[in-house]
Amino acid sequence: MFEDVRLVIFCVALSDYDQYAINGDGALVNKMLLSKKFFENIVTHPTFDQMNFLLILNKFDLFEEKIERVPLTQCDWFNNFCPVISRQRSNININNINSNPSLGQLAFHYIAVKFKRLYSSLTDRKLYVALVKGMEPVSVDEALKYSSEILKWDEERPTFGLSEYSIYSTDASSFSH
Ligand SMILES: Nc1nc2c(ncn2[C@@H]2O[C@H](COP(=O)(O)OP(=O)(O)OP(=O)(O)O)[C@@H](O)[C@H]2O)c(=O)[nH]1
Repeated sequence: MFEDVRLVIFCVALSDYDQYAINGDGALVNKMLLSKKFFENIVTHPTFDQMNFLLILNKFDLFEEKIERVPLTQCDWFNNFCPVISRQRSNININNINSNPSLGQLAFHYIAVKFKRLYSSLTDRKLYVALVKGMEPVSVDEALKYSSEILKWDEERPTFGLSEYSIYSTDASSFSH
């Protein structure tokens, strides 16, 4: 815990949805559910009150490969994931999320919205989300660039008269890819 922190970067491995770990009570728990619980604790902690949060959804490369074999519904939190898939699917480029998304991209979007809704229900604020492949430096750099942008927007915010501008709204549409 430091003074002068204006942004918390919270990192979750997407590929954890079918993994298990032992919790504090010695029980076997899904790792994504453990991350969710930890996320809830951190975002509601008084230290981070009114702070910006950037959620990094990491290990997208492993996730995209895994989701072709293991259904996302393995994790109870994602039990209503029911994507509509185009026949001409593409796994080539993580930037084409709106044109012809792969199953992994659709699932990433679904998970991001799950976290965004959870966050806004707990804080009444907007969660920023970035998609990352930790083994690709460019992907990590882009997420860090996004975090700088968030801080810049925050500095400029008072200039614009706040809520009239959709960029600052609490909807589920702010992603960095
Ligand atoms: N393929 C892949 N590997 C990654 C990625 N990010 C981190 N790793 C690797 O994952 C391993 C575990 O690293 P971390 O996730 O940082 O460590 P951890 O939280 O202790 O480990 P996990 O419980 O496995 O997540 C290391 O070998 C990293 O190099 C990623 O986006 N893709």
